[in-house]
Amino acid sequence: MRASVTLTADKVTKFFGSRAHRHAAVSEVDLTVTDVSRIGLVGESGSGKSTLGRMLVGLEVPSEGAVYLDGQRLDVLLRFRGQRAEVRRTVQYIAQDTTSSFDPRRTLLDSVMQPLLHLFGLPRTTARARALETIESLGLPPAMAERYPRYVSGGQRQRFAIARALVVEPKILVCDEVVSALDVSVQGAILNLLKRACLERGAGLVFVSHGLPATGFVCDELAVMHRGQIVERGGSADVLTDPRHEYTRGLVRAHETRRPVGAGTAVLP
Ligand SMILES: Nc1ncnc2c1ncn2[C@@H]1O[C@H](COP(=O)(O)OP(=O)(O)OP(=O)(O)O)[C@@H](O)[C@H]1O
Repeated sequence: MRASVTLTADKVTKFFGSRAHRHAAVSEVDLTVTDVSRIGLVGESGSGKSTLGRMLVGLEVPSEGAVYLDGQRLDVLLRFRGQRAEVRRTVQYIAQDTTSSFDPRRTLLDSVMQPLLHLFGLPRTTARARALETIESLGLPPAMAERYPRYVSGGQRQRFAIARALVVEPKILVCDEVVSALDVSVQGAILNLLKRACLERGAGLVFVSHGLPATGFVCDELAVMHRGQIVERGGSADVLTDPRHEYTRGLVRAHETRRPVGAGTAVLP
């Protein structure tokens, strides 16, 4: 299938800390994502996955290198209001922490409507109808959408966060640890939902996660990060069953030890 949108990280490096004591969270990483790719960024805590994910959506600006959306520099596009809206219509981001990402004074429905009002300028009635349609398509009862975020469970709130991202019909969705804080029983349902939603709506996916088997289930391709660099990249099945890099072998082994063979599919359908 031909890709219509391309998001490219070109030798991106991100330093944190003072000039004298800076360290590279991400170091010279190249990555291309399209609306037909589903890429998982995996690696242990601190390997730079979130920083790379945040650079892909412009929430962090690379210290060196740049991110390009269809050949145009993302940081430049984001400086201008009209182009910023176009970027947000094309690339959406879902964070792990849904508690802080929802405005506690708005109902969930109101929050899901916001991108339609601000990015598309739709009238409230149209935005409301479209938001409800998306909410229902994700298996959430419309009545629940009238609640405030604190009155639903973490798993339900995460579904509303997915609805808020999908309602704009983005071409690429970047998800950062979207299931890590949820019960294992809820994780499988959310992963299924995400995978199906991206396939049905023709959206590409960047899925940042610690969970190796879960990421392999959602994504066709895995990029393994270690100390700020991608040390291995390949088809999910290949990376999981025949890892090439020593670090990836260790990661796969660690998962096997944590979940005995056969129990590792607890979160999968
Ligand atoms: N805003 C920041 N200021 C300073 N250091 C940061 C900042 N954000 C990330 N770091 C550091 O950069 C490195 C990479 O962090 P990052 O969150 O990208 O890793 P990660 O692989 O996503 O980890 P986790 O899975 O725990 O979220 C870590 O050493 C982290 O402490």
